[in-house]
Amino acid sequence: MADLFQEIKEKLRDAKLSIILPEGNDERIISAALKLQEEGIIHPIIIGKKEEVPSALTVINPQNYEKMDELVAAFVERRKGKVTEEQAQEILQDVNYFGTMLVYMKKANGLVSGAAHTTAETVRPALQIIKTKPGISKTSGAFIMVKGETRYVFADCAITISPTSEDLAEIAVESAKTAAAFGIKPKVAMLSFSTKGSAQSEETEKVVRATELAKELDSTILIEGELQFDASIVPAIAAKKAPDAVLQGDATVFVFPSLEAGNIGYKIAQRLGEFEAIGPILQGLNAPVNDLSRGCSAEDVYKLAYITAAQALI
Ligand SMILES: CC(C)(COP(=O)(O)OP(=O)(O)OC[C@H]1O[C@@H](n2cnc3c(N)ncnc32)[C@H](O)[C@@H]1OP(=O)(O)O)[C@@H](O)C(=O)NCCC(=O)NCCS
Ligand SMILES: CC(=O)OP(=O)(O)O
Repeated sequence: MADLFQEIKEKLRDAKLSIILPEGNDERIISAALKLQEEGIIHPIIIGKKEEVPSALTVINPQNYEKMDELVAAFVERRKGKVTEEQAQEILQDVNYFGTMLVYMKKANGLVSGAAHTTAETVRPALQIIKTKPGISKTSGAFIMVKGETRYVFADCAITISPTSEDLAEIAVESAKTAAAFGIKPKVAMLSFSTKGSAQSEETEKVVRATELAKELDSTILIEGELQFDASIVPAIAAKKAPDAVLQGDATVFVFPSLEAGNIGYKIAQRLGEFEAIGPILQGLNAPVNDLSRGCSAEDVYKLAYITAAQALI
């Protein structure tokens, strides 16, 4: 399998896309931006103070941005009835709101933040300004998990705290699309603590129903549920626990039944299983805005910037 990032770079080479990095005061961000700038495939734009950022980088400072009036007016319009002009002026001094508005106004193609901000601080501006695509009710956060040639998608690891069956069905369909977009054949496992009725409870029924709803949303989707993780990934265990299942230990997309399970699960695979965790990639938004874990490295920032730019081409 070709290297994921080589594939992405080839696609982006002539696209001339720019990505906003609002956390100009974080050294991991600066280090990633310098590497991106040097490669010259995507153009990083830092939000911060010119005098505090290496001169090789493009910097925009909300405190002296010449088109702030235009941004304020567009923000008041987008948040009609929810913010006044005075409030907008103050809110847009926040680097995440400011950067997200630059994406909304098409002054850049995407945004990556979250190295120094919580997920809520990073994604709330996107939920309020960029919003979900028509037909998508909620965004969700997927990780591409990579180890050698192995690639999986895990979701939702970032956004929906207590998903309903409807939410899980949408997460399954969106995660299958994310997998396909990044060269992974989607085979979706709807995870639970039960395999095909081995336990019965409100929680397991929620996943069974979600599996049915996902098939209604997309009749072409290759999906199985409810499954325990071992039955979704180990063929011998699938043969024992779920011999009639359409997936036989070959799942590639894992949909977790709650944010607790998803967020803990991806971090275990990353920290004990030595998988590289790329994301969270926000699914279903009108333009790509992606979060980082505060535990990220400069390399993680660099890679998520490429993933974000690639999403802008989808
Ligand atoms: C994502 C999160 C911050 C949203 O919470 P919130 O801002 O309090 O949400 P609210 O209900 O106040 O909604 C704010 C706006 O976002 C929208 N929104 C909320 N959740 C959304 C979702 N999943 N998808 C799309 N829009 C959403 C609302 O419709 C609302 O829009 P409006 O102001 O235009 O009406 C919250 O769900 C959260 O904290 N999730 C967990 C994040 C986390 O810590 N993850 C672990 C680390 S990755
Ligand atoms: C994705 C995630 O868990 O983010 P953080 O580690 O910043 O909470």
